[in-house]
Amino acid sequence: MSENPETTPAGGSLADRVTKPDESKPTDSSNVSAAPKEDGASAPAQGSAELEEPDYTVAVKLSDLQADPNNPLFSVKSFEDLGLDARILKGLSTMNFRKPSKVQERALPLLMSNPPKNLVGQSQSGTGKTAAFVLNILSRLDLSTEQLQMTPQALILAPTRELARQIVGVIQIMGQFLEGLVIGTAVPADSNARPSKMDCSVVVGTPGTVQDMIKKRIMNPTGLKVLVLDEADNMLDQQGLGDQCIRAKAMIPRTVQIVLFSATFPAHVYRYANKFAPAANEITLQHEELTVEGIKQLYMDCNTDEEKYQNLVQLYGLLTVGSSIIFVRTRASAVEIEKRMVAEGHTVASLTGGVEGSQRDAVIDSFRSGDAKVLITTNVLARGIDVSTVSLVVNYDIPEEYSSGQRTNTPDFQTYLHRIGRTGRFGRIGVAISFVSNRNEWEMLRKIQDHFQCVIDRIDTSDWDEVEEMIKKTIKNTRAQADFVQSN
Ligand SMILES: Nc1ncnc2c1ncn2[C@@H]1O[C@H](COP(=O)(O)OP(=O)(O)OP(=O)(O)O)[C@@H](O)[C@H]1O
Repeated sequence: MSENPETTPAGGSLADRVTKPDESKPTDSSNVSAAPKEDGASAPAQGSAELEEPDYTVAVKLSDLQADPNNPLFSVKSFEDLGLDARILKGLSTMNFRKPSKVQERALPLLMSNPPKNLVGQSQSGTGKTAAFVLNILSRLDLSTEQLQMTPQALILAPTRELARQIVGVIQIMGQFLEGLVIGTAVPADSNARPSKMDCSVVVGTPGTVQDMIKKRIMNPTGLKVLVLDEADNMLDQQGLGDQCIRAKAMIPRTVQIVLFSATFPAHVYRYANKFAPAANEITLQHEELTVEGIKQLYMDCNTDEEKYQNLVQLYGLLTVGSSIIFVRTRASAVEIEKRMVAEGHTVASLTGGVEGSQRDAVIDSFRSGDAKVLITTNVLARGIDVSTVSLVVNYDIPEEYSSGQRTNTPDFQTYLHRIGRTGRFGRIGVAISFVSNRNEWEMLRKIQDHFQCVIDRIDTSDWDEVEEMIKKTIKNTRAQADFVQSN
């Protein structure tokens, strides 16, 4: 299964505290968006309502998608109709969120009603699940005294440090007008750093670190009202992470509202999710609704492993049209491909669970800012990461299930969906190319196609100019979404 970022020694942990917004300057960017585009939160006025990308002419009208009842971004209501506080609405407006998506419109009334009820929520990748759980939390916070501001009232658990930091970025911007809001990040620290106390209103972290902080009394869980598990199926299904989530839950008040979100909930995890969040309201998707229509799925035949590498190099020009993510099976091959490409004069970066936290932070931050446009990684970044400029995802290796540490030649359907979902976010157009170099990989791709009832077209590599033109056209095509629906 996917790499577990929590395998870094549990000893250290990092508690980045975000100070209270400067009251004289409610939009102070030093607090709200210290680095432009850091950690997922779109910089103000950079929300998805405007989909023009700088280098090419993607101009899908979000309003059209949101007016189509069959689209996951559709809604009849406005954010105002959902009964949100004026200060929260102001935060949404700086993010350029004009209308809720389907999951936001459906989840928010369920989440915000009183007495609070648990929720298990499913919606396609890139359709705004983060805002759904963050808006509920911001609505439930009581920040009326300094003591309340400094005592955790909501806890969000995510499987990786990158996703936890990204969620912090979203809360910072969405909650920037809530006076007294303090956000704490609980992720593994570099080996010699000491964790600082979680004196904050909301904690976002990875389960192992949070559990450790509660145990060491660095975090006080007694005032918690909401617990969110993002990428919940992954969190509950992975041996280490699942145990940590259960232990963390056992340490917090029984009365918390439990909220589980993911784009995927395979049947066996769904049953488990219902135990973790008893008597929950449910928002689910049908099997055939899982794929995102704006993502054009393709595959490329490669005769050998070496040919995979050569094809990747051939694609380099396309990889840098926007930003792109290359997914490989192991940390070692991520590093090796990076080294080789850099030696040949290409600009690429790699991020794996094998390096220390602060180094990982530097790599993802430079990818978000656009300094690094091509990122080679493992499953560690398969889930949740939201970088709107990603127009191309490459499955250098098809994601595969593991059993007792051994490869099984069985595709990991969920991971495939999450990986390709790093592009095509909130109505954008994206391309996902899977490399196939042997019979096993070909079989796995065929199973993926059958499983999701989707079409994965072959790219003919006999003429690279043609390949380039075809992919560029797809990325640039303002109506690729409509074309893709028709081709299915
Ligand atoms: N109502 C909205 N209007 C405009 N943009 C939105 C809205 N809701 C969310 N977005 C944007 O859509 C993008 C995807 O949102 P988000 O990361 O929450 O998706 P997700 O459903 O959690 O995806 P994943 O399953 O991959 O984690 C983000 O850039 C976010 O800012």
